[in-house]
Amino acid sequence: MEAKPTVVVVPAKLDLEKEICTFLVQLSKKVLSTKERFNVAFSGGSLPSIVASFLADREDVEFSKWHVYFADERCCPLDHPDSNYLLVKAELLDRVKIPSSNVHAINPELVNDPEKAAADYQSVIEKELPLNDQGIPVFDCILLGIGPDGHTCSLFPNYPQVQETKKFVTHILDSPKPPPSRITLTLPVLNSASSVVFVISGSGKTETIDQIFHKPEEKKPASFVNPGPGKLFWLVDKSASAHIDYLAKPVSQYW
Ligand SMILES: O=C(O)[C@H](O)[C@@H](O)[C@H](O)[C@H](O)COP(=O)(O)O
Repeated sequence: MEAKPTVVVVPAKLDLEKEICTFLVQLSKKVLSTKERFNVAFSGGSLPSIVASFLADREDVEFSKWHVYFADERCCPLDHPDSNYLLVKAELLDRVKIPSSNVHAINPELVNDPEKAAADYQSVIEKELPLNDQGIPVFDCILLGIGPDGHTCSLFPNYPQVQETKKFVTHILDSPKPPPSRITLTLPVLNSASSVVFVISGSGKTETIDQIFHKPEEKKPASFVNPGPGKLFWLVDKSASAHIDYLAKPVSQYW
């Protein structure tokens, strides 16, 4: 991978939950010391539960100024068990005071037309987020997981969505991970964020991490996420870290 990420390895999943909490508490304070809002995007899978575990109990976070977005979303009603919104709601939104108007979910009326749903979500992020000098929306933080095949968001290996250079949000109709219809942020947006954090737990991710860091020929989508120096973080627990342990430095050096 081109990026020089900050790699933090912690002993166990519990420590990962504590570290991502500390990271977000600090980052949100820093952002809110100069701006009116903290714009953060969540992906699905195991991430929301890891992120919310300690964060939801923190009383020193200005959640009223958080704006929550979805790095990818399954095209289904918002109360469907597949919905990433529902997952983030259950893990975090139901437990902290983020105004509902600050939660930017997919338009539930468009879930049967993923292309339109993606275009609509693009217009949401273009309206809500600051744009950089290339007109690309800039998130303060994007929280990502990886799949065993090296996908991140809903950018799957060898799928055309990985090549997208113009759209900020695109759709997929044949995702290899069910459900098949989804929308996803694209690499231009991931790579324009002020910070991107991969939060990874478990031995099932060890080989995938090796491919992402050391085998560019594998072209794993997560290996193309590179927002630039100082902006990419990998928080990994010991069981997932075999191939990047050597990159890790003590946590206290970062936050
Ligand atoms: O909606 C989704 O399917 C996710 O956003 C997806 O990209 C997820 O983050 C990874 O597949 C990792 O999932 P796990 O953390 O559950 O392995």
